[in-house]
Amino acid sequence: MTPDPPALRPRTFPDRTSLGRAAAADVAAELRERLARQDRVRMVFAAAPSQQEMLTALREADGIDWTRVEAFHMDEYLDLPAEAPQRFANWLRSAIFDHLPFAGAHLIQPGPDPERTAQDYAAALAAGPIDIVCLGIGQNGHLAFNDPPVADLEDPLDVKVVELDDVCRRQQVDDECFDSLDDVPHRAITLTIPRLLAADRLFCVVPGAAKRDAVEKALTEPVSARHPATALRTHPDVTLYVDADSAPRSTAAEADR
Ligand SMILES: O=C(O)[C@H](O)[C@@H](O)[C@H](O)[C@H](O)COP(=O)(O)O
Repeated sequence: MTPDPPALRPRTFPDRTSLGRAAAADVAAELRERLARQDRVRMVFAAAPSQQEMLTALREADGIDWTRVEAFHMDEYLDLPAEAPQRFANWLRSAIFDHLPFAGAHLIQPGPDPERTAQDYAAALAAGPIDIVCLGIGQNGHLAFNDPPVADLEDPLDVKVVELDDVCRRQQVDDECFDSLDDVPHRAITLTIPRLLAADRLFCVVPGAAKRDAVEKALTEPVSARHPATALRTHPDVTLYVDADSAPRSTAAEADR
């Protein structure tokens, strides 16, 4: 008897550019298909360097009526000035939101009461189903800002305020988003894992050698908050895009193209 294929099977590409292009082609195809049968598509974007090539290619995709696409993002720092380029809303505006005529780009704009901001964003998300999530995986295995080991795979909340762990904060320095660890905020607002996994379809884009260990664990460790990305294996429709650098050694030989 043939064993069941793994629930989360990586598609492997030679480099991050070909990975980004392939992921964007798949996201674009999904958007076209949904827009042919739905009035609106609602999607969530990650704001992260790992997503850059995919977003750049998606901006060029043909035949998508962006005026019927509503965009959300999955997390935002607290305690940064509104104009800080590191704010995810600002990063996404320059990477994609300002380039396309979205029906609406719903930005997380933290006010004086972050709990209230989280509740308001949860309400905006809940106005309809989420069709598509484009996300990455952190070096520490996080999804959005759900860091191990406190991430709650059965979180009753949709959006919440979290403390960021030091591995997560260090990743932001390694990614050259901040000059030093002291500059990285300690708090953020994030969509929870159940909220992310409530989407119909997830595209998980994870290039780079720094992610090889996180990808390997996502595929092989028991599903638990110790490595939140393992939760992707509980969803029926996630595609994981890796490159030669992030591919687990066991799968690198199965390159897609
Ligand atoms: O992007 C976000 O909105 C999330 O906070 C985060 O989950 C991110 O997708 C990963 O940490 C990958 O990030 P890098 O691209 O920086 O490696």
